[in-house]
Amino acid sequence: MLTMTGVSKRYDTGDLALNDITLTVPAGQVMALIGPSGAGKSTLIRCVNRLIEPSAGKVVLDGDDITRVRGSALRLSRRKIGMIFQNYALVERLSVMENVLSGRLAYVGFWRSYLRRYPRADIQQAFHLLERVGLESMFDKRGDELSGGQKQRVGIARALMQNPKLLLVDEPTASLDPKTSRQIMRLICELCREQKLAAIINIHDVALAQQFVDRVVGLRAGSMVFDGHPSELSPAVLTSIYGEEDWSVPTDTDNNDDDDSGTDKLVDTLVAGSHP
Ligand SMILES: Nc1ncnc2c1ncn2[C@@H]1O[C@H](COP(=O)(O)OP(=O)(O)OP(=O)(O)O)[C@@H](O)[C@H]1O
Repeated sequence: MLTMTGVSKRYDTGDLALNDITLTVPAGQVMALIGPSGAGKSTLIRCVNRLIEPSAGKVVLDGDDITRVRGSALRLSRRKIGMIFQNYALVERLSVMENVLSGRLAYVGFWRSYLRRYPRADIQQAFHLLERVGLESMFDKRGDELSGGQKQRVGIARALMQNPKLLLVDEPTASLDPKTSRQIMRLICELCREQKLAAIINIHDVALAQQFVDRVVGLRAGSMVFDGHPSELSPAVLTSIYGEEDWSVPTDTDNNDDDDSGTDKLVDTLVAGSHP
């Protein structure tokens, strides 16, 4: 479980990027973080793992006060946080298997990892995860031989190799087509529920978030202006987060998923505020 209490961030430039954020994400809950560009979403995610130092407040994960630890204690706390990135952050010249195993780096140490001497149990876990994300037949392909969706599946498996308590997910679908985006969101959410992981997903695609997550937090100018179930995302709420807009006008987003729905349905869902 993750708890943020009174977290604020003021950059050296004087910008107040986060203003007194208090929230708890229980184990197994997938929370989407939405808000306009510059609202503070990336800053919030990076304050959780201290890639950015909060100016005030406290972040506690699984009993560890992350805001107080440093050095090796901070590294131990960070092992509990898996990250999934928009640009996948794979080592392209390494194989799928090696990329997944690199999720154990914080456990096995640099040299063992460099020499690719992973314990047998780690290799078994990596195979199991590759099977779970649907890439078992690609274990020996190079990172640069994969499609965007396949790369993101490797990124997910690598994050899970850490045996994390929390996943921080930064725009996981921003570079993917609509169908692959849905598959990736579905996979992340299913895995979080299966493994009882808390997750924060920074995402711009509100309709996509609404379809898969348990909870949505809306940021505007660094402050939390919404915290609720996806079904509560009414046009009025969207306006409070993003500002004035005619939310009934469909976007031109292409949607070619084969299992159900299309853009119209997503827009209808948003406008009606219902959760499928
Ligand atoms: N390193 C920095 N130094 C100074 N100000 C920063 C820095 N990084 C971000 N900011 C400011 O903090 C605010 C929040 O930025 P942040 O990147 O967290 O927003 P965001 O919601 O993630 O935006 P986007 O959706 O465009 O990625 C913005 O006003 C931004 O200009």
